[in-house]
Amino acid sequence: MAGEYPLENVILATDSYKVTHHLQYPPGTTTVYSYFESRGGTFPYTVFFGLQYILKRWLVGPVITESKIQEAKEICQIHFRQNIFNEEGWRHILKEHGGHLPLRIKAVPEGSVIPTRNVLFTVENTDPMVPWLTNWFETLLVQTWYPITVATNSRYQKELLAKYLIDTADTLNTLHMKLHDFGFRGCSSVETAAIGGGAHLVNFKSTDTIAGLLFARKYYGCNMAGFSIPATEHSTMTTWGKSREDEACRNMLNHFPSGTIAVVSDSYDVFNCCQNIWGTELKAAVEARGEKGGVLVIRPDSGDPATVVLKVLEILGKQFGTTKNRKGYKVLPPYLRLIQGDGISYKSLGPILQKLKEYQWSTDNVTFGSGGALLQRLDRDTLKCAFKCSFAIVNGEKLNVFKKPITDSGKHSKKGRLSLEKQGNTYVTVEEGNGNPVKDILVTVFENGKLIREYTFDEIRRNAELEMLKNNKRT
Ligand SMILES: O=C1OCCC/C1=C\Nc1ccccc1
Repeated sequence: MAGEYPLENVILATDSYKVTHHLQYPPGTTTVYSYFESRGGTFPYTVFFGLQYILKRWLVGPVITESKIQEAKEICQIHFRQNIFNEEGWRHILKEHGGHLPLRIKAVPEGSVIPTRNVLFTVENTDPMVPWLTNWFETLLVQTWYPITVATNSRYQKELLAKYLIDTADTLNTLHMKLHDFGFRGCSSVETAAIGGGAHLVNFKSTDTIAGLLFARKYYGCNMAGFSIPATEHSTMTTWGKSREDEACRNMLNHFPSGTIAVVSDSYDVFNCCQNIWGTELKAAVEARGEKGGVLVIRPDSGDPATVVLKVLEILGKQFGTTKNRKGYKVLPPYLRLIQGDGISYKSLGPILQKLKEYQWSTDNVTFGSGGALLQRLDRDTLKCAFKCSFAIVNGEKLNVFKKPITDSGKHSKKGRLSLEKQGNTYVTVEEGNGNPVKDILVTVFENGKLIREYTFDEIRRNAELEMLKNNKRT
C-alpha cells in the first residue's frame, strides 16, 4: 500500500525475458488483454483466493518511482550486457500516472468456487502507450496459483470430512476445526507459510501457522482467522525421560486444568501410554478434568495412520467406555479425543475416514493435522494455472488472439475479450466479446493503481462455503 516502501523493486518482480517484450509486439499495438485460468488437473473446480494480497503487496498505489526505474535500468544493463531496458516506458508511467500502474484487472470474487477451464481474472493496459505492461505482471499475478491451489486442496478435504461427519456424527458443528494446519515449518519461506496458511483458513478455523493469521489480519481484515490449543511436542515429553512419561502427561493435566489440550503420546509406545498412563494411572484425573469441561486430545504421531488410530480408539474405548450416537457410531466420552497429524493429505484422508467408519467409529472422535501436503506439496501444474493473451488492438484493429498448438490440445487458449456468466447452475466463459456485461461475474478489482473492490475474509469464507452448509443447512 502507499507509504509502505517494500525493499524489493516491483519493476524487477518479473522474468528477464519480459524486459525485452516491448520491442516484440507488432508496431501499432495499443492494447494487450490477457486472462488467467486453471486448465484443470487434480481437481475439477478451484477456490479463487489470494489476488487481493498480490495487489495490495505489489501493485496498489504509486508503486513506480524514479529510484526504482534507475535501479531496474542498472540491473538490466548488466544482466543483458546491452541497453534494452524500456526506460522511457516506465518514465511515462511515472510522469503521466504519478507512478500508478495503468492497468485494469477484473476477477471473480475471492472465495468463488469455479469449475476449471473458466476465466478467473483478466488484465489489460488502460494507457495505449504501454501495451507491454499487461504481461509484464504475469509473473506476479500467476503466483495466485499457490493460494488458489492450497485453498482448493484444503476445501476438498473439508468436503471429505463433511461427508463422513454426515454419515457417522450427529452434527457438522466441529467441521471447521477438523483439519489443523501443521505446515509452517514445511514451507519454502515465511511468506509461503503466510499465504498458504491464509488460504487454508478460508475453509477452516484451526491452525498452528501463525504467519497465516497475520496474513489474514493484514491483507483481509480478519482480526483472528484461526485458533489453536496448548499442545506438547516430543521435546517437552522426552526431557522427562522414558521412566517419567506419566509425569509429563500429569504435568499437562495440572498446568491446564480446563479447556482442550493435546498431548503427543507416541514417544516410546503409544499403546502403552493410552492403556497404562491415560487409561489407568491418570484415568481418574482425565475424567475429573472432563467434569469441568476439559478435553484431552491424544496425539499419535507415527505408524500407519488408520491402523494406529483404530488401535488407540479401541484401547481408549475399553478404558473409558463409549456411547453410540444417533447414527449408530461409537463415540468416546466428550472429554477424550484424538488428533492424527502425521501422514495426512487429501489422498490419505478418505481411506482413513472410511476405515474408521467400517469399524463403527464416528468421525467425531478424530481431528487431523496436515503439514507439507497442505501447504507445500503442490505446484502450478496441480491445477495447471496459466495466463494467456486473448485480445489485442493493433493499428486500431481489434484482434482475437489465441494459441492452438497441434502438439497439445490441452493448451488451446481462449479467444477475445472474456466474461464469466452463470447459466442456471453452470459457469460459462463467454469468448470473443460476446458476453452480456450485466451478467458478467468478473468484477473490476484494480484500476490505475487503485483497489476498486476489496473482499473481507468473512465474505470470502461465505463464498467458499460447502454447498451443503451454504444457507446454514445443518444435517
Ligand atoms: O505437530 C506439530 O507439528 C508442527 C506444527 C504444530 C504441531 C502440533 N500442533 C498441535 C496443535 C493443536 C493440537 C495438537 C497439535
